[in-house]
Amino acid sequence: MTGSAVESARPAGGDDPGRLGRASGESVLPELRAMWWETGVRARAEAGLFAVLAELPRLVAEAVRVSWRADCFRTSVVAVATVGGGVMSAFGLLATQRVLVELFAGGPTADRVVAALPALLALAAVTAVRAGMGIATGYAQNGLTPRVSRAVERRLFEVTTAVRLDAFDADAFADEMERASRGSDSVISLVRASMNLFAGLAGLLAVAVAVLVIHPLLLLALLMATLPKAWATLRAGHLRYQTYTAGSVRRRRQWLLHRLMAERDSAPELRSYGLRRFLLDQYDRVMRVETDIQLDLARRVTTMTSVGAVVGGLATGVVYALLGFLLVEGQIPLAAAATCVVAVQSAQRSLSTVTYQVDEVYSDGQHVGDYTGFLARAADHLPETGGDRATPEPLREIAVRGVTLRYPDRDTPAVDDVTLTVRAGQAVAFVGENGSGKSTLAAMIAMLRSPSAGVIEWNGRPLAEWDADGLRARIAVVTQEYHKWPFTAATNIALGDVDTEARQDRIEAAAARAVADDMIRDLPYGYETLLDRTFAHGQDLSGGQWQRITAARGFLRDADLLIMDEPSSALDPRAEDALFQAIRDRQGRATTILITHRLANVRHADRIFVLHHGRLVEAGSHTELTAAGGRYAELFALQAAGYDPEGGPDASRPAVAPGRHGLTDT
Ligand SMILES: Nc1ncnc2c1ncn2[C@@H]1O[C@H](COP(=O)(O)OP(=O)(O)OP(=O)(O)O)[C@@H](O)[C@H]1O
Repeated sequence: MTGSAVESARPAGGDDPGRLGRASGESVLPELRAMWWETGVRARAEAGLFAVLAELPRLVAEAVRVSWRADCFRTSVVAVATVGGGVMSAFGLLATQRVLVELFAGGPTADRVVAALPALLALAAVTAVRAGMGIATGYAQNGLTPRVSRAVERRLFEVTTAVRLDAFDADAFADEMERASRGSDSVISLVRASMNLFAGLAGLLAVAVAVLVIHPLLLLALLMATLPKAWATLRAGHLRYQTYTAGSVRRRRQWLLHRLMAERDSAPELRSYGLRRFLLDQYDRVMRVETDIQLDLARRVTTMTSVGAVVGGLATGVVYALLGFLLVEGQIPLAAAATCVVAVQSAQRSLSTVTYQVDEVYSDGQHVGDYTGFLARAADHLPETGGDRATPEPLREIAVRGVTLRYPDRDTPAVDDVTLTVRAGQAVAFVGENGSGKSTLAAMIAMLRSPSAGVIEWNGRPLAEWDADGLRARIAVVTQEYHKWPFTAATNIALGDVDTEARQDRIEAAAARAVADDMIRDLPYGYETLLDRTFAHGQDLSGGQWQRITAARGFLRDADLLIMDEPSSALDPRAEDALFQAIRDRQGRATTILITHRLANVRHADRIFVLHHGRLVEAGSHTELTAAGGRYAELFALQAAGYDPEGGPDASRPAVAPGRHGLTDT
C-alpha cells in the first residue's frame, strides 16, 4: 500500500460525527496546513539538478550578505581562511609531487631523502598553515553563529511586533509570518552550509589546478573518477526529498497524533471519552504506511548509491589503468602518477562535502527566502508613521462616526455603520448576542483594528492624527481572549504599565481592586510565583483566577479609558461583585467601556449600546431600554427569569433584576 491510499481518504472526515462513531478502523484525520519546513524540502524535490545548481550562486550570495551585515570582520576571516585553505591544498599537492619526484629519482636512498627534504619541509609548512586556517575558520564561524542569529531574529521580531493586528487575519500573511519566523533559524544554517560549500569547492579547485600543473590529461582522469559518485549522491538526495514530500500529509497527521496523545491539553478529554484505542488505531494506520514507504525508500536509495559507487569504482579503475598506460608509455613520471592517486582521494573527500552542502544550501535557501520575502511584504502591514502627530490630551469625548469593519473572507461586516458617543467619566456598556460585533467595535476604539469605513475621534480628532503611543498610554484594555504570560504573578500585573516603574505597592493595589490580592498571596511564592507550569516551580491558575490577574493588569494604570471585554465570565459571584464595585469607583472620574453578557452588571451604566448583526440597534439607559421593550428588554428579561423562583422567561417582566448589583449599586 502506498502513502496516497491513506492520504486520499476523505479529507474532512473529522467533520462527520457519524464517521467517528463508526470508529477506529478508518482514517478520520483531516488535512492539515503544510509545515514551514516543507517549503524547502518541496522546492528541492521539484527542482531538477540544473535548476538547483543555477540557483546556488544567488543563495550563497544572500548568505554572504546576511553574514557580512551581522559581522563583517568574522565573515572576512572565514572567506580568507577558506580560500587560503584551498590555495594551501594546491600547494600541498605540488609539494607532495616534488617529494615523490625526489624519492623516485635515481641514486642512493640517503641522497634522495636529503634532496626531498626542502619539499618535505614545504609540505609540512603548507599543512601547518592549512590547519591554522581551519582553526581560524572554526573560531570565526563560532563567533559568527550567535551574531547572525541575533541580528536575523531581532529584525524579524521588530517586524512581527509592529505589524497591525489585521495582518493576522489574512490567512496567507499569518502563514508567511510563521514560516518567516522558522526561516530565521535557517539563515545561520545557510551561512554555515554556504561556507562549507565554499571550502569544498576550494578544495576541489585546488586539486584540479595542481593536477593540471602536473599533467593536463590527469584532470580528465580526475573528473572521470569523481563525477559518477557525485551524480549518484545528488540523485539519491533528490529521491529522499521526493519521498519526503510525498509523505508530508501523513507526517502532519503523525505529528498531530503525537500532540493529541502526549500533551496536557488533550489529556483530560482523551481519558474521559475513552479515546485511547481510537487514537492508537489512527497512529497504527499512519505508521504502517510510513514504515512501508521508509523501507521502499531505503531500498531505492541504497540501489542508487550502490550503482554510483560501482560506476565510480569502475571509473577509478579506468583512471588507474590510464595512469599505468601513461607510465608505461613514459608520458608521465612515476611521481606524477602517485600524486594523481593522492589527488583523486582528496578530490573525492571534497566532493562528498560539496554534494551534501548543495542540498543543504538549496533547501535552507528556500526558508531564508521565506524570511526575506516576509520582511519585504510586511511593509504593507506596518502602521503609518511620520508626519506631525499631536500629543494626546486627557479624554473629553470619543465619537464613533459611521464605522464599519469587514473581516477578510466574510460576506457581512462585523461592525456595520455604527455611530455613537462616549463622554469622559461615563461608564458605558456594549451588549448584544454572540457575534454581534461588540469586541470588534471595542478593538477599533482601542486602536487594535482600523475601520474599513468611518472614523473614530478622540476629543474631536481622528485617532490616526494623534501620536499612537501617547494615545495607547491613555487606554487600558482587558481583552476577552487574554494571554497567560509566562511570568510571575507580579510581572503579569506589571505588564499593564511597562513604561512606569513596577512598584510593589501599585501592583498590590491593582490586584486588590481586581480581588486578586488574597488569591496571589495564597500561591506558593506569593507575588513571585511563576505562572507557567512549563518552568520548574511554575504554577497554573484556574480560569477565574487568571481573569482576576488580567483585570488587575487593566487597573494598574489608571487609564483615561478602560475597556473591559467580558472581564467576569469566569468569576465567582463574590469576585464579580467586587470587580464591578471597582469599575463603579471609576464612574464620574474616568471612562469605562464594558462588554458583558451579564446584564445585571450594566443596569446602571450611563449608557447601554445594543448591537445586533454588527449594527447599533438600541441606545439608552437601563430604564429607557427596558421601557422601550426592545431587544435589550427581551434579553434582560430572559436572564432575570433565571433568578426568578417562579420560573421561566417572561419578557413582560423586565424589571425583575438578578440578585447581584450593577454598576452604580446603592
Ligand atoms: N479575526 C476575525 N476574523 C474573521 N471574523 C471574525 C474575527 N473576529 C471576529 N470575527 C467575526 O466577526 C463577528 C463579530 O465578532 P465579535 O468578536 O466582535 O463579536 P462579539 O459581539 O464580541 O461576540 P461574543 O459575544 O461572542 O464575544 C462574528 O461574526 C465573528 O465570527
